[in-house]
Parts: sequence; C-alpha cells; structure tokens
Amino acid sequence: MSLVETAKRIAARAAVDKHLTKKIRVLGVGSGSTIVYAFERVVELARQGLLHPNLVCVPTSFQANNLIRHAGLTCGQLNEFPKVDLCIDGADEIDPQLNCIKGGGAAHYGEKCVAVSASTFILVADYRKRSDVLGVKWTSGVPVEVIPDALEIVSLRIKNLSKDGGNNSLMKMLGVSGIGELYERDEPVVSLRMAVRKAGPVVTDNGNFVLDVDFGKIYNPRVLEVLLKQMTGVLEVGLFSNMAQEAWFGNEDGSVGIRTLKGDSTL
Ligand SMILES: O=C[C@H](O)[C@H](O)[C@H](O)COP(=O)(O)O
Repeated sequence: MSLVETAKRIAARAAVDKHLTKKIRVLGVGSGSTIVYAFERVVELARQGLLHPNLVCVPTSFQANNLIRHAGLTCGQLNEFPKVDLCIDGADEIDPQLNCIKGGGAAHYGEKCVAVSASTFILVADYRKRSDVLGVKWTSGVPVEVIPDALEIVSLRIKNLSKDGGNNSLMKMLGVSGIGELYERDEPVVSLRMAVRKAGPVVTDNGNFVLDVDFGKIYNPRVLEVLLKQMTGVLEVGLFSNMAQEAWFGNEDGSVGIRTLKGDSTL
C-alpha cells in the first residue's frame, strides 16, 4: 500500500475508533476514497458487536449508499433520520480553522446535507490535505454544483465576481469591503468538470454539473461560501466553513495528527 493510502487508512481507522462509540445510533457516512477505510473499520466494529444494536447509517452519496448496503448494515435516509449523531467524512483541503474544500468526487451536496444535520462532524484525510490557507494544496478549484439550465449564467456571475465586487449590498451586509478580502485571483478561473470514460461533463448524483473554480488562496471561506451559494442555479458549494469539530490526518511517518480549533497535536 502506498504512503498516501496508508496515511488515509490510519487516520480513518483512528477517528472511527475514537468517535464511533456504542452510544452513536445514527451515523453519517461520507464519500471518497478515505471513507472506504473508515467504513471498513465501522463494519469490523459492527461485526464484533461493539456498536449500537440499532445503528443506522445515513449515506452522503450513491457510493456511500453502496458501501452500507454491501456491508449489510442498516441504511437510512436523511428524511427518516434528520438528526445524525456523528458524521465522518473526507476532505480535499483543511485549514487551521477546520474550514475545508470538499467535492473532489462531486458528492458535496449530499455530504453537506448530512454534515449540517450532525451533532459531531469529523474529517479524515492524509497529510497532503493539511493546509494553512485554502486554495494552496487543493488547486483544482472549489467545486460548485450547478443546475444544468443555469450553467452559463452561474459561470458568468462567478467570473464577474471580482469586476462587480460580488454583490455590493450583500457584501456590505456580510461586512466585507472588497473582493480582495475574500480571495487572491483577479479573476476566478471557472472550468466545467469533464468526465473520464464518459463523453461530456461529470453528472452528479443529483443530475447536475460541477464547475471547479480556482480563486487562488481563499482568505475568507465563510463569506465566499455565502456569496456563491446565493447565486440562482447553484445547488451547493464545496466550501464547508465552521462545520467540523476535528480533522484527523495520517502523517507520512505513520503517526496520526489531530487538528482542532485549539491547534494541531499528534496521537
Ligand atoms: O466529493 C467528494 C468528497 O468531498 C470527498 O470526501 C473528498 O473529495 C475527499 O476524497 P478522498 O478521500 O478520495 O481524497
């Protein structure tokens, strides 16, 4: 197993061991490659009888839904279980305030639905995702899920954010005086995410498209998230600000690091 895969695995397993106690009845299951390792551990613990006898797993995506069903665990939808005790999920980049970029696998809408419903939201990742400022480690851009009919209008509005100052009255309400307080680039670079082994764009679990928007460094993820989210035609933005309580990183040396709002430590 490569260094990166080992790092994902140790962080994911350690986070599950710490947080998935017998008291957790409703578990949100994230998406992506790191979550596969976390879920592997969930299944081991369930088979050993160490989890809540009526554990329900709420998926964040089609992928997560498959993981749960193939393991034979109970799968519940958010409409039936809107109060999630714990959600464990991966991320593409995480800053010291535990803001993160997600959606590298285009699952950020489902992931955010579950994350906002969770009493505890924990991120698991490898060392490449630990960052001081968003936009430096994950350079593919912020994923923005867009309803297909609105693709062009949303692209244009994002490209013009710097020129028209976003939306001046909204920015005033949000206490920001200039777009330079939000991100680095003079003009955000907007790309429609293209599929691999399918002609045309990536189509999400919800039948939408994804724009990857490179803002350069992101200085104020919270306000940028709000500005993007309010654009008509945007379903969800892959910025998750002020949501996670902890991030667990697998380090290159085989140790596990934990990032909280108080700082970084090693297990
Ligand atoms: O859309 C995908 C999700 O946000 C993933 O959790 C994120 O991209 C991290 O994925 P991975 O664990 O594969 O790096």
